[in-house]
Amino acid sequence: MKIKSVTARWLHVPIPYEKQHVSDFGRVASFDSVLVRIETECGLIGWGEAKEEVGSEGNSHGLVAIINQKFGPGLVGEDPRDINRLWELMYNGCRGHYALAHGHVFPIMGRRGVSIAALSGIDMALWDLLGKHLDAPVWRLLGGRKAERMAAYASGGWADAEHIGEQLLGYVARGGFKAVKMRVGVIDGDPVNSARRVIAARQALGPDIGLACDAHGTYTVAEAKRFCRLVEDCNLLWFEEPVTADDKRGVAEVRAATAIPIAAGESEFNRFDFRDLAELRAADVFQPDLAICGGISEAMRIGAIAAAWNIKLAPHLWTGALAFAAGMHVAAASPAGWLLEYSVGANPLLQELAEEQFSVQDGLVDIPDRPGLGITIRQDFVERYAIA
Ligand SMILES: O=C(O)[C@@H](O)[C@H](O)[C@H](O)CO
Ligand SMILES: [Mg+2]
Repeated sequence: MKIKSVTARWLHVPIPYEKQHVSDFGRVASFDSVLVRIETECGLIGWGEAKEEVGSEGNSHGLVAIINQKFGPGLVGEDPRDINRLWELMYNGCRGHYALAHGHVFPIMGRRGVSIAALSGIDMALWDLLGKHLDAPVWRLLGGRKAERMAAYASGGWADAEHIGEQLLGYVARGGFKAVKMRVGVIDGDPVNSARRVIAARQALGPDIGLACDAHGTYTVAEAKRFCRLVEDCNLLWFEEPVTADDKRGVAEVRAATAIPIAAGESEFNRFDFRDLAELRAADVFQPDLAICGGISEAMRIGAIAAAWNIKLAPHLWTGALAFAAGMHVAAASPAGWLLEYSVGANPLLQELAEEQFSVQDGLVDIPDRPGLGITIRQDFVERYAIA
């Protein structure tokens, strides 16, 4: 089996004004992602997703160029079933061939940033392709799923103190979610304001719904500690990215100062970043983003680190349908797999790109039995929104 083509396209999907919400970085006017399509000479097609930004929106020209002009041409003619070998070639760059032949590596190219996002989308498409070729869902290729359905939490919570309870209860009513996540930090100023919103949220939800808070790395260490003290009676499920991801020691310092579990990882890139988080005792929950962290292959390794360090795996799924499915397959198969993120803001790439829906009932999402990632891409949607 040989790869005939690898193509990436940037989908830019505008969100109608009345459906837009004000997120961490302002009003979300579009959802952007890069779709990777790998076709074999025999006509099999695999799909993957890569992201240039951790949030909803983002110019993706750079990512498209890396896939179409750098990785893609290098993969033509290769056997797409050799996922481990192709992963190493992309990660280790042009010296990868030499490195593999000589038994050691020169990690110079695909390690972090946009390069590993490109690698992630390609890796995902390779797994999808392999699943279709073998007529098996990806979770089966990973050793089988632990259950037929997985718990998800509703991810949203941008409202002010007066409306946050109502907003979060709305999510619970809609999908039967047993856990919800709200944003704190950049959207509401200092820790005192954040705490006011969190306390209001807890009061409205009652004691039985899990409540997580996401600061998106916006606090200083001192602010994060202060926030933890102010909400220590709120029984938080976790406090996410308290300080910038570049200050892992800072995250560890926050964790050491509180009993609230700390979540991190959506801004990290590969197993080494997660190893550092584990060794520093910085996190209780790992949140790799499958469209950023090195794809399904690397997320399984990150899951193994989580399992060895008594850390839970709750992938960051602020993504389109492909990366959502990829995260679900990994979480379903990984020993540390725990909880899925389900974005409740308007997200056409999650809700409209695929023919299938990820419906939530009683807070649970069905893990598909269909081959590969289990996603049928709507070609009309791609043609309508592809801008590169
Ligand atoms: O954990 C999450 O889902 C967030 O960090 C989102 O990536 C962010 O709010 C998008 O702007
Ligand atoms: Mg987050």
